[in-house]
Amino acid sequence: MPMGISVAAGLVLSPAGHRHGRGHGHAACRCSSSSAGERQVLFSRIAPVYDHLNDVLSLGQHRTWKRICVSWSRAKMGDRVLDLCCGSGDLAFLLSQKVGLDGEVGVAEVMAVDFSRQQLKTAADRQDHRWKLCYKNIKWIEGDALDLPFTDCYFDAVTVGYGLRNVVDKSKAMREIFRVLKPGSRASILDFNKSSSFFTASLQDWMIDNFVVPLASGYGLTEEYKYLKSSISQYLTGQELEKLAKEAGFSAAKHYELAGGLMGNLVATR
Ligand SMILES: C/C(=C\Cc1cc(O)c2ccccc2c1O)CCC[C@H](C)CCC[C@H](C)CCCC(C)C
Ligand SMILES: C[S@@+](CC[C@H](N)C(=O)[O-])C[C@H]1O[C@@H](n2cnc3c(N)ncnc32)[C@H](O)[C@@H]1O
Repeated sequence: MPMGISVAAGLVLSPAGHRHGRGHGHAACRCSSSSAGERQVLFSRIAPVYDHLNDVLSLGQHRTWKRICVSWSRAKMGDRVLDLCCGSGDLAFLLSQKVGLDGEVGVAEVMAVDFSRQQLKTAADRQDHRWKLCYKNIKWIEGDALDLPFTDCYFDAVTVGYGLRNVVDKSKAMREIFRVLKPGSRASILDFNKSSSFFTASLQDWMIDNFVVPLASGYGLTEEYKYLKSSISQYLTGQELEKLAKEAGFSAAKHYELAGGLMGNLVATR
């Protein structure tokens, strides 16, 4: 059972509406965004244009990468699943179709957790405008990846899309994912690949400098998108992610490169 959460206007909020750091909603991050509070502000600021920019920047390819991530989680009909750092909900909507509607088989529930209320608001609005019945099985939960409001061994699968890189304490987040997964179940974690290839890393940097940041600047989000480059350089390589997962207790962990090495997906089995 999820612990200590209450429902408010379609969103499930954490007990104290918990927020990181000092203040929020103003003072956009003007640095490489080191604290959790600054990152929370950043993701709330980009929420209104996040989906649109993802489509434009990736030429729609992010949808394919997300489908792969969900497929590799092995979520199936009747499962209870978690989409961590759900943002505006792309992976949660895909998971929802995999697990079906409550009552068909098993529990069939998607818990979608994020610490940005603005991102969750976008996700809930998108849910309202979608017609598939299964989307009713998604619960949007305001919560922290470092302190998940669920009991041990609660989920049949966990997905994380472009989330782990943005979490301040990646080891703790991985241990939380391990804790809430049932034995034998999988976490599928999609993100930018921190490539060991000089060519791929340079191409990634070039794209961010010459394509991503200039486009985001048109929306007044220069610093927010500059953060992408520093967050990738501070992230973990595929090998390091496999090690992190094993240290968290996972019995198997394998990282796969996608999109010619620009993206990566870690599959970890508890
Ligand atoms: C999915 C994308 C971005 C997600 C994203 C993640 C973050 O952590 C952020 C943090 C702060 C601000 C924004 C974000 C954020 O948007 C879009 C990724 C686009 C890539 C930069 C470029 C993709 C390259 C190609 C067009 C794809 C070509 C594929 C081909 C197979 C080579
Ligand atoms: C780049 S977005 C990814 C959103 C979505 N998963 C997708 O693939 O489009 C990263 C998300 O992680 C969330 N996030 C970052 N750190 C978090 C944390 N410690 N706890 C919960 N959410 C977090 C942000 O609020 C943001 O919505």
